Amino acid sequence: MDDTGSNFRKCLNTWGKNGVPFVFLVDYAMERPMAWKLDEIDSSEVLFDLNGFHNIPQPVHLLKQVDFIFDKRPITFEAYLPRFERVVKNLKAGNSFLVNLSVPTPLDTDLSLNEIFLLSDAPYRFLLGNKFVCFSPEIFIRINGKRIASFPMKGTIDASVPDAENRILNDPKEAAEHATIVDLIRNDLSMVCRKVWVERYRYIDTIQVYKKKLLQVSSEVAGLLPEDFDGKYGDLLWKLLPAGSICGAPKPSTLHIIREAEGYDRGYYTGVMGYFDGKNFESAVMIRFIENQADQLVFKSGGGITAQSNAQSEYQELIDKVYLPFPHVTKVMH
Ligand SMILES: C=C(O[C@H]1C=CC=C(C(=O)O)[C@@H]1O)C(=O)O
Repeated sequence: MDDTGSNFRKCLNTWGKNGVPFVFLVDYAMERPMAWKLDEIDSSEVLFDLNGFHNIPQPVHLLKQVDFIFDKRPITFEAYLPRFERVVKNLKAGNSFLVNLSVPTPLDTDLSLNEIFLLSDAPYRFLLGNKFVCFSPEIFIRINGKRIASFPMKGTIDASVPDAENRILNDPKEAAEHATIVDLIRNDLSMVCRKVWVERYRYIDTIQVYKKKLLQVSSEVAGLLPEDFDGKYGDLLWKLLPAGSICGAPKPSTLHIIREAEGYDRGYYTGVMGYFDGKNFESAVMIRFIENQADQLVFKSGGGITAQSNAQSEYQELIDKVYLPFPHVTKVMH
């Protein structure tokens, strides 16, 4: 199935109610959602490993030591600045209090999307033909029984910065930005739940990237679905998307600011990917994303901006996020 929002919702609602396992993708603009029944997926077109739920046909033996090219060609700071300033102007005018601004970065690499998928070490991975590969660290929604939880990620720091963990946890600006996202997710979950609480607040994940590590700060917000939920995963997604951590707050005006400031199509980047195994539902935010645009690979990345943000460090953050999660690869040519 590859169809409009209403067909997508109907399919997911029906499959969810009847316990039919499926895999799905929703793009950022929610215009090109896709869903497949698990037993109908063609692994020559779609490969996924979503927290261990996967369709990788057989153990793949890849070289542990690979030489490869991975050159980033990021936007210049001078070209980034007007976009950043446009966002800050809106923040100062009170049109938003947190905006996630992203940019595309062309890549020169001799790796194929398929090789990147197979070599990546990330909890959530997806390969759609020769169109895109995503290796995401961010859970969006997990549902077990009536319990639903979301795990917004906000806060990124290079682990080599002295005292990085304390620095990010004690930074008042970072703390305020994280609180905003947690509030937004609490509000979003309240639209679909009868009870909502914060289970874990500002825990740290370490992401191993070639030659360095990134620390990412997340929280777990949980709730209870109503008794009559009845597996309506399509309706649930349509109420919760786009994910708060990749747009900002409040959502409607912030989406408008993003469209104006970014001036490019995010496509499936910052959408969600996920599965239902007949019992449990799990999804991830499609960040750490490489797209094939007419044989030019483009890495899309971004970060949350508030009125206090510093342009230079936001610029650096989105470049730091352009990486391949290949901890076992020992040599890279730049
Ligand atoms: C849109 C992105 O940033 C979001 C996701 C993870 C961490 C974020 C941050 O630290 O600001 C952003 O919320 C991205 O990483 O491409």
